[in-house]
Amino acid sequence: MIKVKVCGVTTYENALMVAQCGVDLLGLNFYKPSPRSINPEDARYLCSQLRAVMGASCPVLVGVFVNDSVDEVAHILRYVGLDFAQLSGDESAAMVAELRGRAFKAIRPMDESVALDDAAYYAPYFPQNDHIPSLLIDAYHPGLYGGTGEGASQTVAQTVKAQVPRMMLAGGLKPENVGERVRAIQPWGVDTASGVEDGIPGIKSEAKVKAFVTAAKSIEVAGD
Ligand SMILES: O=C(O)c1ccccc1N[C@@H]1O[C@H](COP(=O)(O)O)[C@@H](O)[C@H]1O
Repeated sequence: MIKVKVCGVTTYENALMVAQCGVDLLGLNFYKPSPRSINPEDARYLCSQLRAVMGASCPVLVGVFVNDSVDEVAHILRYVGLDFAQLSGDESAAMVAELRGRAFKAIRPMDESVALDDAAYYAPYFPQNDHIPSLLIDAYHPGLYGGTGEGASQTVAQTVKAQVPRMMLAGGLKPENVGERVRAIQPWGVDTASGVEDGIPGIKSEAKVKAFVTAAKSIEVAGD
């Protein structure tokens, strides 16, 4: 069944609600300019409480980073108690390699040709762990690294999907459109940040998260 990631939770209570809606991966954002950013101390508390309460059903906990160094990412992963890192900036393939299977890359290709180049460039360092995507594809934006609410091109996503074992689709996904996007693109997983909020970045709506999970998981994906 398709994997669902909800990204950019900022409080323990809201994260617990999202986790109890049945998401597979939960994202915490460490990019300070993001309206969904969380500081490492609050994130550490959130993760330890969530693991204590959820036990084995705790979602995979992912930190989102933009252009931090390997040392900074590795330190935050350890200090906060995260499982994996999502690299949403301009990080090199060498940086993904240095994180030794603990990181996956998010790309925002402008067109099909850039998408194919990006997929080939990162392919040697795709993580092998099947709890996380090999690669995440988000909408192109000239000035922002994510959380824009804009959709990724369907053709670009389909092109990347054909090259990648586990592609996670992001960008403008919400309860109203996720089913149709899953049916058309057949990704391994879907990710949403702004699409399950009620206008307050970093605080997710229970009704929207539930509707998103139900809509995404009700579509049959090839290989299920
Ligand atoms: O959510 C953010 O603010 C953000 C900022 C910088 C990098 C990544 C960010 N979030 C990622 O953006 C995509 C899609 O967001 P949306 O659903 O279109 O709002 C998602 O991958 C988040 O992980």
